[in-house]
Amino acid sequence: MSSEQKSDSKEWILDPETEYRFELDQGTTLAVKLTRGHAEIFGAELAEGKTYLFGSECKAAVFTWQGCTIQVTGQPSVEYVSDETPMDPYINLHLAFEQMRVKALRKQRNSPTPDDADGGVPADSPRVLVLGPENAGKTTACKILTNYAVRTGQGWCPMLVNIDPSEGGWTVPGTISACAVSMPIPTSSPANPLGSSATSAPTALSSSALLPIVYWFGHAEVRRNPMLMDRLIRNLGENVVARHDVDTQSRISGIIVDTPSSFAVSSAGPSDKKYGLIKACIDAFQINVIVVVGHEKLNVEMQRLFGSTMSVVKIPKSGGVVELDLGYRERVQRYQIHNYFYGQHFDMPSDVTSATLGGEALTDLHLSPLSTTLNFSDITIYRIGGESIAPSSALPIGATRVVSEMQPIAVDPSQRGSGLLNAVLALLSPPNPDENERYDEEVLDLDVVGFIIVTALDIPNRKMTVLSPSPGSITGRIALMGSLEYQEQ
Ligand SMILES: Nc1ncnc2c1ncn2[C@@H]1O[C@H](COP(=O)(O)OP(=O)(O)OP(=O)(O)O)[C@@H](O)[C@H]1O
Repeated sequence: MSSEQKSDSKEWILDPETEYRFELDQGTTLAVKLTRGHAEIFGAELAEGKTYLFGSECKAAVFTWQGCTIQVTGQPSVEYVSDETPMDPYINLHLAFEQMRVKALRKQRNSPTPDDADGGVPADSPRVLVLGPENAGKTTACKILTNYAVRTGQGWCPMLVNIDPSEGGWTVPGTISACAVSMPIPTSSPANPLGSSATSAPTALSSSALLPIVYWFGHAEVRRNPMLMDRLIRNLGENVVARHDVDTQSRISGIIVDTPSSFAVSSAGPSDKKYGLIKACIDAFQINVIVVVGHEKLNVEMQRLFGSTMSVVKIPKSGGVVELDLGYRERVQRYQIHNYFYGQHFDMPSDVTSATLGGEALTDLHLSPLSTTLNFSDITIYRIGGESIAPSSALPIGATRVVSEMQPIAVDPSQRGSGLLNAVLALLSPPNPDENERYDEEVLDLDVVGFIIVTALDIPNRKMTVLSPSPGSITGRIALMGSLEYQEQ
């Protein structure tokens, strides 16, 4: 490997199985052009001659299997080439999943399986739960496995599931979501870690193919309401399984579930309560493979608990994974909310005249949100559980809570201190039209159709101003608030 300086542009010649890693500071952008060979970013191939732009403090790596030359323009705060990557175990894992898909497809079509090809591979689609501690590279591993699956040319469209509410997934933080992926997910900014789904963007974008199903948890940390998280995981699982019941190709493609690091921390207490949310994921998504990223003890625990019923595999953590501090995580949550409403705006480095963002034209990703004024009576707003609730497990033995963690509580916008100003609200899909089918906690089970932000409250006139991504009536909708806020700076 070598580098050659030319103005603000550098050429990097990468040997086979090495990667160029970079980290960007706030307000800087980087342009990368593949000038020779083949290269990929977290499993998504780069096209030769095309310039890719990165921003919003992106941290990523351009990896090459065969060797390549890239031209890099801009000033990353960190850049280096590493020949120590975990891509071999990652591709082996992908190949094992591919064998499972092929075998499941054969079974589906009643095709005979050659004896020698059996090798003990289950004839079942891979339904994978990825676990690990903070900054282990879980999301990156999920992205690589998903991208390799869709690149095989078999027409796979695995379901990528994001259970980490601190990460926006395809929308905003505070959510959990699932999306069938049929094209490689690009990496350009942490504002859309799993690719941008079109909010109000032109439908011609390839990202418009991403139509996630989303549930609102309302907080960035799971510990704020584990009971609610458990219920949402099961709701999401039901949706995914229901889709798989009618879509064979999607079912055989499998499921890849990204989890927050808190799942890997075993809470003290009776053993049947330990790893409760991991068990919820296993049930909800019918998991048959657990992948532990870089955590020996967790791997042993998972082997002990689940090794008899499913495969538990450990994969190494990449040396390139960046330790993300709290300040960075908070900024990324802001980028994600901003990105949902306004899209991406990056300035190109001075030497670059044209570039794409994850393969899309830059101008296509500018969105124009809409400011609307509503009467307080136009919208019904709830929050789930009390204002600041300790989990039930933290209450004295025998004590019961007055407000349940799962109880929808109506929020009165006319009351001072309602917390609505600057709150991010999730608009829910309509409740059951049949009054007899309604139940108290129905709002917990409704998925999200969009998000708005309360930008102004006029209590004397009982009106509020909200920012929404696109025109469309909000009147009559049910919305949920949580603890996420956004304010223009
Ligand atoms: N090989 C690499 N080179 C450079 N940066 C990388 C590499 N792998 C991962 N990263 C970056 O490191 C950061 C953390 O990775 P990732 O989000 O995958 O970890 P995680 O375990 O999911 O994090 P969390 O603690 O939020 O659960 C991300 O910004 C990612 O883009």
